[in-house]
Amino acid sequence: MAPPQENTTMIKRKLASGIRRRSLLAGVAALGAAGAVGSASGCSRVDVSGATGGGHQLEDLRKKGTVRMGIASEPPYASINSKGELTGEAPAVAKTIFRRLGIKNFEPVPVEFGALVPGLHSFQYDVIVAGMFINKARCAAVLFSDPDYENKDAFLVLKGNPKKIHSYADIAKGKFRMGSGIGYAEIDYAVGNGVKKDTIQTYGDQIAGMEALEAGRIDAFAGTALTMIEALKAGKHPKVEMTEPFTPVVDGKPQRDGGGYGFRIGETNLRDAFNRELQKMKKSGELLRIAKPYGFTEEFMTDLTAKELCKK
Ligand SMILES: CC1=N[C@H](C(=O)O)[C@@H](O)CN1
Repeated sequence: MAPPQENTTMIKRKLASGIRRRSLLAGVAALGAAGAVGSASGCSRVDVSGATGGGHQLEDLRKKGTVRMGIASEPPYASINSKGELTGEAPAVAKTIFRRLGIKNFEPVPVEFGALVPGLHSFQYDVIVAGMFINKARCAAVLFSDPDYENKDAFLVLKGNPKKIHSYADIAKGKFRMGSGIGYAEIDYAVGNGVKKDTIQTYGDQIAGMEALEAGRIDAFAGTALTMIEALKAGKHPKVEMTEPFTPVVDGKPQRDGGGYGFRIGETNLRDAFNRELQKMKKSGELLRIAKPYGFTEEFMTDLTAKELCKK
């Protein structure tokens, strides 16, 4: 009997499995870099074109009806609240968009921040929903949406800021002990300012960072300003305060940081559909309305794009 003619579905399936293989290869490379050194970038040496023919994940997710969201425990971006529910600005925005794309159910998959990229590539979840900054190194392993916010950095320090720390350069100059989260971009900013990487202590989250500060193990804990505001809200670390938010500077260049949603390389259909909805929400002001209850004000809204951030 003659072999059946290839119909459109069969061709689509072939293309899809090719893209899956490429995604997986990208993931393995990402795992190597991020897993080995807990790198802030979490990736390297992968084809960054992203133009691999569209992907099939949007179709698959619509059939399944559920999106699994990779989150790190970091209010106000994404976390699990005391009732065990998924909360935060990033899930609120992502849920709105996915509903409009025809997907109604959501499952959080909490991991450490430094494990977000490897977890995406090992298919533990479908999308990174953690306010992750978009930068050149990460774009080698992750297909980012446009950013939905921009933010400055800040330090948690002991009350009164006894070491007078206001920038990464201050940390380098004073040879102070810095802490940050595992895989945080702030580690690269510190290193870019001359802080020795092996002197930076990494912690699972900002709560652990505050414990380290109060115990005198570090002099400052670096992260986003919004993270620090939220961390202090609980009022459980009375010896800790935050510094004035600042724009990090590396090699004389101010680093404007924008965070977005991370998809697997090759899933351009899904990313583009997500972006289209995000852009509508930016234009209509809906994005700010959704983000406001989580502490994001007008100044956090951004005109940065993933394309430009992927170059930095
Ligand atoms: C929202 C967030 N952004 C930074 C980053 O992307 O590395 C880190 O500060 C971790 N959390």
